[in-house]
Amino acid sequence: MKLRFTKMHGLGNDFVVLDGVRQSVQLDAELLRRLGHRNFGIGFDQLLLVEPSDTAGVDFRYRIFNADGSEVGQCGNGARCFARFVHEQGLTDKTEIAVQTARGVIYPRLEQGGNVTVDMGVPRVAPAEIPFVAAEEQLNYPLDVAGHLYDISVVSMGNPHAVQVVDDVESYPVGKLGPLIEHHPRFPERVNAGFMQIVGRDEIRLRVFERGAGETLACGTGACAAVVVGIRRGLLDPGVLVHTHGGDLTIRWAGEGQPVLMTGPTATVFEGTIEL
Ligand SMILES: N[C@H](CCC[C@H](N)C(=O)O)C(=O)O
Repeated sequence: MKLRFTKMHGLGNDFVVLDGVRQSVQLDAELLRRLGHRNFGIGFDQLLLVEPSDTAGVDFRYRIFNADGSEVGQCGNGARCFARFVHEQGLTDKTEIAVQTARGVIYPRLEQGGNVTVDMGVPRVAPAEIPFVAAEEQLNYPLDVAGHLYDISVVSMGNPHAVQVVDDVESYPVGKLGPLIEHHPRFPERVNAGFMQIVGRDEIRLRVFERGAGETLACGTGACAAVVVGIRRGLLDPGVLVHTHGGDLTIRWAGEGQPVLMTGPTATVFEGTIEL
């Protein structure tokens, strides 16, 4: 079976995007891992599957799979690439699109100059919604990792994030601590581990060790989660420039009960077909 695909990225967080509207796509975890392999496959952090919507008022559905084959509820950089993809492929001529994800409908908007702004929905902080094992909801939690206590906060953007503030994100042992947090027993569905350095009340540096993919050059939902944590802790203002290794995102959040807005670039790298 031949499968057409498009290789894209959002700030270096890279995706294989499949049109599941005009071609029939059957995926399983083993095929996903094979396609995602950097040497034996195409290679990606996540695979995005675009499908028709079966909900009135919603234009598409888009499913998200990590390189380890796990299906997840949300992907911020992927949402921007999804919006560019459906436009470039002629699947829609809308510039504001309603798309169903596993964890709710989000609204990417294509802007002049190539940027995409996405209403990423309202962040959730109740432990049960992350999910995270805790006696009660707190602004931050001491997390015992290999005998050391780390001060984390937890946020779901439709996917789970554990965020901590560090003095110097570049020298921080993200590669060592990331997997220990990702697989920590208090996160029954694992977790994305975010490490943010406060540069100013409107600027942070961020590294994210992603669940199911490892450290990526950028993480859209991770940037949303980090800004929510910083604002809730009184460290950040409602509009924040987020520096990632792959480039910059702008995140805005007006506070409790409000949606998080993410703005950033997208890129289409190449198209191809693969024989399965
Ligand atoms: N690794 C994430 C999914 C991809 C999120 C990230 N690539 C983004 O841009 O938000 C998870 O397992 O929840």
